[in-house]
Amino acid sequence: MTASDDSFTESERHGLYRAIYERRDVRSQFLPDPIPADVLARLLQAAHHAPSVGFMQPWDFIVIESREVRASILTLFEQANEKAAERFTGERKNLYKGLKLQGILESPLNLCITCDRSRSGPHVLGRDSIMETDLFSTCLAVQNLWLAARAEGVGVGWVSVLDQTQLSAALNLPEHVYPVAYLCLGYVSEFLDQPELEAKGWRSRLPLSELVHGDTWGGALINELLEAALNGQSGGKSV
Ligand SMILES: Cc1cc2c(cc1C)N(C[C@H](O)[C@H](O)[C@H](O)COP(=O)(O)O)c1[nH]c(=O)[nH]c(=O)c1N2
Repeated sequence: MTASDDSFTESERHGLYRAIYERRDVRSQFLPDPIPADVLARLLQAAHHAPSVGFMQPWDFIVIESREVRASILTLFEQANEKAAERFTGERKNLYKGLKLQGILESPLNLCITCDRSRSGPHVLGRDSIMETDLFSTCLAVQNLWLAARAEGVGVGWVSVLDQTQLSAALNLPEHVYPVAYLCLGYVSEFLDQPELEAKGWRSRLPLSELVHGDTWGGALINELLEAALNGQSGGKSV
């Protein structure tokens, strides 16, 4: 391996992987303490430095502090969640109903990250073939913020059990702006060491070795060293 002057140090590398592996979706552990403005500004800067198709930067950030607005979003969640529960039956339905899937009022701050699909005009470099790349770009902004938040000790929870049209109306979004991520943010009592859905028995992490294909879909891996390395990692947490 060649090292350039701007290589990460061992501890910087460790810090980055730590943020990746210890990031959690938070719903139940929020503390009411406000997030200081400088911390929030750093999180928004991290999001704003995400890659984007054609450097489109299609995101906007709606900082929602008003309890009234948050309460109206919680009502939308409750309506959508009731419908969602109906899609399951028996034990699974009971398990679903026992899950906590939002922290809209417990968290001190909500943030909606949107995608302005018309930003920089109709022809965006790199987007003509795959129109959804502006939405993908916005998801990368979400992930940047999520990882930076973990490093700041701030928990983030993504709430998508929401009717998109009603959410857009509640936030007064223009027609061409899509609400990609509705997030709850706040300091936490703890970061769980596994996804809450896994801890509650909803679903487990899949073995990575089953998800890596060789050459084409379903193809066996020819690179035996890679296969051995993948099989040797428990839980994927080797840094
Ligand atoms: C696009 C999208 C949408 C949602 C989520 C995530 C993403 C990426 N997640 C969080 C999700 O359940 C969580 O990421 C996984 O369970 C894995 O857990 P960790 O994020 O690793 O803690 C999520 N969680 C929740 O409680 N309510 C929700 O509506 C959603 N919606």
